[in-house]
Amino acid sequence: MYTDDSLVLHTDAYQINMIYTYWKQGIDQKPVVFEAYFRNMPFDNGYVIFTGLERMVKALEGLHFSQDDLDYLRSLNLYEEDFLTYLKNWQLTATIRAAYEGEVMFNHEPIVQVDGPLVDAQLLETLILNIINFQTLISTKAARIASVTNGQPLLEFGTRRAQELDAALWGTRAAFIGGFDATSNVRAGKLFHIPISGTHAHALVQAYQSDYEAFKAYASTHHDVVFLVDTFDTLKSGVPNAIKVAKEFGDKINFQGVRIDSGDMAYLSKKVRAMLDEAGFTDAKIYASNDLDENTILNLKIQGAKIDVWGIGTKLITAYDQPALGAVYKMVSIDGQDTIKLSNNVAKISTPGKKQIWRITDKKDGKSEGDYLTYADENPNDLQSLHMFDPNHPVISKEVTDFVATPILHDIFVAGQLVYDLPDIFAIKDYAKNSLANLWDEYKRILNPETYPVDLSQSLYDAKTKLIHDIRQDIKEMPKQ
Ligand SMILES: Nc1ncnc2c1ncn2[C@@H]1O[C@H](COP(=O)(O)OP(=O)(O)OP(=O)(O)O)[C@@H](O)[C@H]1O
Ligand SMILES: O=P(O)(O)OC[C@H]1O[C@H](OP(=O)(O)OP(=O)(O)O)[C@H](O)[C@@H]1O
Ligand SMILES: O=C(O)c1cccnc1
Repeated sequence: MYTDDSLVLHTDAYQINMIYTYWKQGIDQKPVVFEAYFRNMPFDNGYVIFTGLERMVKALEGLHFSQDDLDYLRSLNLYEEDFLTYLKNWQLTATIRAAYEGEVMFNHEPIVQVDGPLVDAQLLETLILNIINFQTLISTKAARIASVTNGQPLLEFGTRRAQELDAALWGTRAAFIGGFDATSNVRAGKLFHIPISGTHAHALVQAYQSDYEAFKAYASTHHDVVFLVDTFDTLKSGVPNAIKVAKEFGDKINFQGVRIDSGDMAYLSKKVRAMLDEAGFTDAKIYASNDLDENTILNLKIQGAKIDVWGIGTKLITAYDQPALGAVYKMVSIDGQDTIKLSNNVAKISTPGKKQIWRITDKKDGKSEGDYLTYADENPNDLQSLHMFDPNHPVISKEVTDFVATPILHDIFVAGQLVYDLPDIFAIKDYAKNSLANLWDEYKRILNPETYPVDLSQSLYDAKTKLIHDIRQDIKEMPKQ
């Protein structure tokens, strides 16, 4: 019952219901463009690290309605048989563009663009959003954490606390891309080639009812050992016994250090550091874990904690302080005409038209000046000088010269065919690192970052303004009922 290799029904019922209407009314093949974007920066961060592309590609490649899917839909007694035959023959024919995985992105920018028949675009909404909303959130949280550790190793420990299997697996992949160095999840190591790493749990010490016996047993079966020292008493038993065993076994175990998992970690780590140094283990590392995140880590650093390696689970893998990215997927064009979703809330008004995002980079220092959204057929590189203005406050503007404009959206599927070679995870991680490096530090601080400019081209701005005006005018002129 639970073996299900078809993802096409991983969607909301309303998508199938709308497709049924489109098909009955003969508009299912109308050309449309939908774009996925989010409105608010998660964690009040200054950027996100986009992840989810690989999973999206794997999910969309060969997507089809299986016999089981069709049998299930038939059992609902909602759709006529011809519609089920239509679904059976459905194949992806849309062109799908997306940012590369690991790209630094901002609110109101299309991350994924589906350009094709209405049926395809409608069918994919839920699946695409489900994937990118979660993964992007976790890679962004990971990047925030990595931004406060100054290159110290970061271990992902969250599988036991994650929102189930998929979240643990794809979450740890996202964390690795966002800046983590290793994971405790062995399956993620196997599937994604993420380095795996780990210490041991309190159970090992409890199994022997003694720090000394447990560490000895572990040392006699392992190399590169890290002892967990807080099972009974960190300073009086855990650390002294770790030192004792490390001395007894010497080079045989390549003693790496100790892990602290409770108590006042600033106080304890300083004491533990002194004890290890005193015993001659100046290279031994102190690992810390216990509900850590970027805020506790920063605070521990302010207190002078002597922690070298950070193990982080719950608050990373569940995106504890912001459980959803909130990306939406809106129709921006139909039959070649721009379309818009209006709202009384300005932030909720979509930007019409099939777009491209251009990252405007200063030729002199290679840093990003801002992003510039244009119609897909505009190219700012044709211009000598770019007038960049805040679309909410057009008087706030600057002229940019000596720039390079780099397109951010790339063809992934063209007419339903995959045209993109998925890079390996290390290349994606490097891409994220480089993408972040091109961003000024002001956008990267974890508290109150500057808002990165995401501007509209003049033609996009004019078209949006006109469309809003025209629709409001039409509504005003509608006869009263
Ligand atoms: N010096 C410190 N400054 C700020 N926060 C700290 C410091 N030391 C530990 N913490 C954090 O405070 C929280 C303490 O949580 P909690 O009271 O549940 O832990 P504990 O009682 O030490 O251990 P546990 O309940 O896991 O046995 C954790 O999030 C931990 O990371
Ligand atoms: O604290 P997190 O960031 O989620 O990191 C993962 C936690 O998982 C383990 O705890 P365990 O399940 O053994 O429970 P514990 O909290 O009692 O140590 C480990 O000791 C960490 O504390
Ligand atoms: O290896 C560890 O130390 C570890 C792994 C998962 C969760 N907590 C700790």
